[in-house]
Amino acid sequence: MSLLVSTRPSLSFRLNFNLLRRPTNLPLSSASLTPKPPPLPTPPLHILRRAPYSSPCTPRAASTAATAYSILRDSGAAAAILAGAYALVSAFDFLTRRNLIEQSLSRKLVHILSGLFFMVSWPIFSTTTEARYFACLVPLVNCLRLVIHGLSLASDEGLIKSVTREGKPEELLRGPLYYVLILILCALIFWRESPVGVISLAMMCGGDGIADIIGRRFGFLKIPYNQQKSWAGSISMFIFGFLISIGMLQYYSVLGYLHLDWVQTVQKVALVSLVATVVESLPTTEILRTLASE
Ligand SMILES: Nc1ccn([C@@H]2O[C@H](COP(=O)(O)OP(=O)(O)OP(=O)(O)O)[C@@H](O)[C@H]2O)c(=O)n1
Ligand SMILES: C/C(=C\CO)CCC[C@H](C)CCC[C@H](C)CCCC(C)C
Repeated sequence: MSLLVSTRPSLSFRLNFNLLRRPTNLPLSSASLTPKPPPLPTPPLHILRRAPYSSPCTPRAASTAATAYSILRDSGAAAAILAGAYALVSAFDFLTRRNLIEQSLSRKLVHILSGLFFMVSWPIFSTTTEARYFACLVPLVNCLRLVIHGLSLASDEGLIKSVTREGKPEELLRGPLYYVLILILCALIFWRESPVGVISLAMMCGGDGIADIIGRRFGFLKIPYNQQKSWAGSISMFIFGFLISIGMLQYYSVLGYLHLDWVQTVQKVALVSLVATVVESLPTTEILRTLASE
């Protein structure tokens, strides 16, 4: 005997009751007297069988629903990350205003954390091709914010205090603006599909940021060709840039976005970290200043 148990109109399961039944071919009294009852028939392997699925949706309706879901998910993710970016800058503004950390440290911590958190947040977005455009809205809104305040069209002391070196609005149009533009480019071009964007951002945010923090504190021994940079800063850039890149690649591999040969990856990331460290240590500002004055 089988019974149809229906939970939802579209899903139904056939429950086979053979297993639960006691043998009925014997009267109760004789069953108790008979030493050995006949063996039960072999139980079927599947007691729960799924009835054929019949969707009430047409393929077109299902695809519209999926698109609507992706748009909703991507807009929600962009809004949440935008709020996170605002909260991060506000938190560092709070810390600098209370003199709990120096302005230069605040700026570098925002530099390290905002890009890395932004990159870590990418898996929240859907798998559609448009997802990266939604993600780019976050640095784009911050880019507009930097331009508006950098040109002094509006004033935001908190933003200026937490991301500039000397507290001048026009500083927003240099380091911070280039930074968000690079975030936009990496998200648009490489997104979650290429290790190039992941490594570039890990070096720019993590490596370069840590070089400053360590170099300012322990950079007594300067690099021969650049008296502004130190061995301590450059060595930390190499080590942390390498470790953060590997960590981020591992994160994207575990989530299934990247499939890497780790021996080759470690070698290549070490080489990229070395090249980035050497480039960062060059006296580019001095060279550009000399060229501009000629
Ligand atoms: N390899 C490095 C890099 C930085 N620093 C220290 O960090 C400071 C800031 O260097 P830099 O990264 O060039 O940052 P900023 O000049 O603040 O400007 P930006 O972050 O916009 O590049 C330097 O003066 C230096 O004390 C260092 O010792 N060694
Ligand atoms: C100080 C900075 C660079 C100079 O070296 C960094 C400026 C950061 C921007 C003002 C804010 C950028 C926010 C990111 C686009 C998103 C961060 C999201 C995350 C979840 C916190």
